[in-house]
Order: sequence, then C-alpha cells, then structure tokens
Amino acid sequence: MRSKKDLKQLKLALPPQEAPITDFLTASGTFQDGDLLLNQKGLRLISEGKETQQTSEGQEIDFQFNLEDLETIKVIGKGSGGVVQLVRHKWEGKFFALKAIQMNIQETVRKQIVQELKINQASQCPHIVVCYHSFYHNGVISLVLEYMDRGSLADIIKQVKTILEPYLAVVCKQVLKGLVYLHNERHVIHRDIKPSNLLVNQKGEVKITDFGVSAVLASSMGQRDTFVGTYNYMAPERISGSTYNYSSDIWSLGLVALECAIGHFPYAPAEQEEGGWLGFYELLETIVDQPPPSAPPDQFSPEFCSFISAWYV
Ligand SMILES: Nc1ncnc2c1ncn2[C@@H]1O[C@H](COP(=O)(O)OP(=O)(O)OP(=O)(O)O)[C@@H](O)[C@H]1O
Repeated sequence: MRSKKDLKQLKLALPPQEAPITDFLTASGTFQDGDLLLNQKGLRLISEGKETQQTSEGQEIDFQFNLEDLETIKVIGKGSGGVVQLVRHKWEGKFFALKAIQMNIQETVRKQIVQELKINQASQCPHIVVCYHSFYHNGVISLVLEYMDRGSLADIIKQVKTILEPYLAVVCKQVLKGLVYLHNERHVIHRDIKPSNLLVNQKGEVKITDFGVSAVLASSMGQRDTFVGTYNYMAPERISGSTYNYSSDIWSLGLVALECAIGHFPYAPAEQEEGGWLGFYELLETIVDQPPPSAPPDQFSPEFCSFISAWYV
C-alpha cells in the first residue's frame, strides 16, 4: 500500500481560470475566435481577409440549413458537454446527430471546441465523423454531425460484452486510419480516445468523433499539458505530467482494444462492474507505476497479444 506522500507525485495539471463568455463574443453576439465566426446562421471561416463558408467536405455551406429545419426524433446520448439528439431534416428526410454544447465553459474548453469545429470542417477522412454544420445560439453551440446509427463502441460493448478478434481487427484498422489522418495530416493529438468516442454505423464503418479535447501539437506546452478528458484511458506520461505526444492516443486505443476483447476495463478486475475500480488515485498510480495490461495468452492468439503489447512500446 502506498503512502499519501507517494500520491503527491502524481502531477495533474489544473484547468486555468474561467474567462467570461463576453470575452469571445462580438458586439452582435456572434461567437468569434481568430478566423472562426459562429452565429445562428452557421459557421464562417475568415482566411486572408476573405470569408469562406465550407462544410467538412469542403463544399459551400447552404444557408438554407437552419436549426428550425431539423426536427427532434429522440435523445441518443448525453456527454459531459451536453445532450446528443437524433434529428431529421424536415425537407430532405436525412438523419443527423445534433450535439449541443453549453458555452458557460472555461477558456481552454472553448478553444478545444473551436479546434473541433475547424478539424471537422476540413476533414477529408472517412474515419472521422463528419460535422455538416454548426450553429451558435443563446449560449449553446450546436453541431450537426453525421448520424452513426449503431452508436458508440461503448454502447456495443454493453450489448455484446466482448468483440471477437477478427471484428476487432476491422475496428482497430479503421480507428488507426483515422488517427494517422489526425496525427499526420492535421497534426492533432485527439487526447480522448475512448469507447464512447468511437462511433459505428450499420455499414460497419468506425469513425472517431469528439475533438472537444484535442489540441494542436504545435500549440504551447501550457495548452498541451492542461488536463481535459477521461483519466481512465490516459497514457502514463500524461498522468504524471511529462511531455506526451501522438503515441498517447495509441496507448488509449490499446486499452480500448483490450477492453473490447476481454469485456471489461483492463485495469479493473473482471468481476467488478463498471467504475468498480478501488479508487481514483489507485487507478492513476497503477497506470503510472505498473507494467501495462496485456492480453492473456491462453485466451487470445499470439498475433493479438503481440498487437496489444506493441501499443506500449
Ligand atoms: N454522431 C453521432 N451519431 C450517433 N450517436 C452519437 C453521435 N455522437 C454522439 N453519439 C452518442 O451520444 C453519446 C454522448 O456523446 P458525447 O460526445 O456528448 O459524450 P461522450 O463522448 O459519451 O462523453 P464525454 O462528454 O464525457 O466525452 C455517445 O456516447 C454516443 O452514444
């Protein structure tokens, strides 16, 4: 058993002070951050003095796409930032996921949301969830996202308990392609790879979502080391306050893959239910100090075991 003194060695960066929302609103109430303008009519990117309006697929935004054109079907999920609803475009009949994010939030979180909007807008990758449109109204940012009709990997694990190796191979390949795109093309660390951020559709496509916690690698150390996200899937170097990089996302994906294979969070004993870990600090301490979890060789193929261990190199 470790002493409280040892626990003090776990350095968790705290978020900076909250900035009032008025700091980033224009006189007309439009939300503004650098070259990004967001209001009730939609999202505008201003580059080199010229305004362009684009969708995530690089096409021009059609401003006929209003919030009023979307009818709510049902709530499909809830996250820490707000509610996600299944909505249907009244005229087109197409389904979307509408994610609402409250804006009474910290400066850091606001910047991360802006980052999410920019990445989504410019995304050219089939393994990143498309953001078709964004609105800002009454302190809420609404993202019109591609609807992934099988929900998240977290939803799927709840239903089927474990995912067999051949299916996991398909899932991991797609997520890795998404990460290659984010890391190599967009130069972004996602920072919150976890089952609920990996979405699946009926076609068997797996896509990464939620860049609310991502940050541009080129940004300052202060910003990169500021904590946002889920501790459970966080790489040891991030928990201990050391510099972390793209491989931190790979660590998280390794934990996700192992969780899908064995049917429970790898650091929690099998018999314990969700969240049944002994304690928050013990979990963090174990992630930092103990060897990473591995796939039991008597239950999985040598290839899968080596694949899982390769994440941690
Ligand atoms: N584009 C989408 N299509 C279908 N379902 C979605 C979509 N986006 C989110 N969901 C569902 O809504 C849930 C909540 O998503 P959200 O991104 O708000 O939070 P989260 O990732 O679960 O948690 P946190 O906010 O703590 O990161 C997801 O787990 C998923 O089931």
